[in-house]
Amino acid sequence: MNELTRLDATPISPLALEGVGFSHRGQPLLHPVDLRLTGCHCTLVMGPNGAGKSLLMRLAHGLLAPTTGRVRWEGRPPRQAMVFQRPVLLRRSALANLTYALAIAGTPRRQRKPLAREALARFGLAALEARPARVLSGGEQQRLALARAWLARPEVLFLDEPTSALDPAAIKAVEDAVRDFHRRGTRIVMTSHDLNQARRLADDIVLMADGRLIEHGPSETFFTAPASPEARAFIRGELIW
Ligand SMILES: Nc1ncnc2c1ncn2[C@@H]1O[C@H](COP(=O)(O)OP(=O)(O)OP(=O)(O)O)[C@@H](O)[C@H]1O
Repeated sequence: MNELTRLDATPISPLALEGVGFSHRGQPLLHPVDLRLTGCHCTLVMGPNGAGKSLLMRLAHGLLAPTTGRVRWEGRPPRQAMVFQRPVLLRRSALANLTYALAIAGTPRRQRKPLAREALARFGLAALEARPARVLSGGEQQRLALARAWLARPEVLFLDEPTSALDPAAIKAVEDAVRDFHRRGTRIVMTSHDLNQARRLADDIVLMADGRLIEHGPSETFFTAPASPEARAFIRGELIW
């Protein structure tokens, strides 16, 4: 099987967040958000620390239940995966982390190692297959988490700050991986602080600030004709609240 074989040609269901809000002990952390993500786009969720980006991702992926509103797939719920800033890896080798995930997914035993090795090679980890996953560097762990997600053939991939702790070479490796997912037909939803990364990757941009969705639109419009004062300030590199 060609690893870049596109996923099913069936369109990925749109994801609709309808008045989705989240409160903790009565304090609103995310004010009601309406957002619709469609097609095979790469959406970058941007905004300052504490803006509510991770909350939005967890709610969209179904890891958190909203306090108000609902998260709805308009059609068949797609296969989804999520990659975190600090990946959750098992206390076993890089290879075994992948074969374990394949076992859980019901992949026949004899296919597991070849598939896992193919994924390790794709993400530049072939030489590290026997190394305990937890001693890998931050960038290597991130690539291992991406390899694990790759094997799940997600139609939608959520990435929460996957590059924020990485050096430029490791950031490039993650961005190349994101492009590979995208080329394979996966919708990408990714949080980032980095405007240059958004310019490199995004089809559309969601700007969050202070627990609110400020703006959502095509990347080109966001950068050339931002609609809100917050977006204009954010693009100029000014602090927004
Ligand atoms: N489960 C939770 N319980 C209580 N407070 C939470 C919870 N999750 C997030 N928060 C708070 O909600 C706010 C938004 O957090 P969130 O992690 O979504 O921000 P963010 O935009 O991803 O920030 P960063 O860029 O720093 O990761 C923060 O003030 C955070 O402390």
